[in-house]
Amino acid sequence: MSAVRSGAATGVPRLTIIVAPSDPLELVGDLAALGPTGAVGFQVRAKEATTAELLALTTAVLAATRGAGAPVLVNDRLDVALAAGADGVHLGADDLPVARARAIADRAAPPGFLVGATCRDRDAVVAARAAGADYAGFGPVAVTTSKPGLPDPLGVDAVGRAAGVLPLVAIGGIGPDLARGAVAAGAHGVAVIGSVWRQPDPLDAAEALLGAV
Ligand SMILES: Cc1ncc(COP(=O)(O)OP(=O)(O)O)c(N)n1
Ligand SMILES: Cc1ncsc1CCOP(=O)(O)O
Ligand SMILES: [Mg+2]
Repeated sequence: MSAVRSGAATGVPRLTIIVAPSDPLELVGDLAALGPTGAVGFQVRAKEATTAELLALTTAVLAATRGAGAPVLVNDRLDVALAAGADGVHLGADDLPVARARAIADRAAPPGFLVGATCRDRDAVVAARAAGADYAGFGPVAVTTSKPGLPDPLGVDAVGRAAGVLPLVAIGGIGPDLARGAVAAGAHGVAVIGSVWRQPDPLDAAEALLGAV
């Protein structure tokens, strides 16, 4: 049986599965139904897509997951998140500043709309909270091949040092063992690409991750 707790208390899922245009969308509905309601969420991330393509992919992921109540966030693009009726946006250093996004979302999105911010140390998490973020995407915790150009891995100890300010979503090279370690160090949850989509059975892989968070 999974040890997973619901993500409902904060609205931030314990397991965020990042979805790209090349991923098998037919699995998304089954992935959304794993665990308690809100435990699994999705982030639509399509770095090469046009705005129209990102909107279409987000709409498709929302349609596939709505029945399960899984939060769906959009990477980088608040405008697309709002246009699609998504549940939130994830912002990094090259994206809209968190405070601007929060202000827009507070006017234009329903209550509970999530704003996440990429952070690499505790000070950044403190700043993200002050700017109105709901959670911090914290990483890369370990080596990853899924995104080029990242700084050296921060390690699980850095998760512990940054914990207790905002819910931390550990990212970067996270598999079940590291997910367990990150949560033990104080993370709220994890976000993954390869440990779901590059596994022979993504559903089994996601179940193993859920059991670890
Ligand atoms: C949960 C989570 N944390 C961090 C990131 C990275 O966001 P960013 O730094 O903006 O990089 P890109 O994903 O846009 O390449 C994330 N996407 N999700
Ligand atoms: C988008 C992003 N930002 C930091 S690590 C990462 C990629 C995470 O992918 P994986 O789970 O395969 O390491
Ligand atoms: Mg970004």
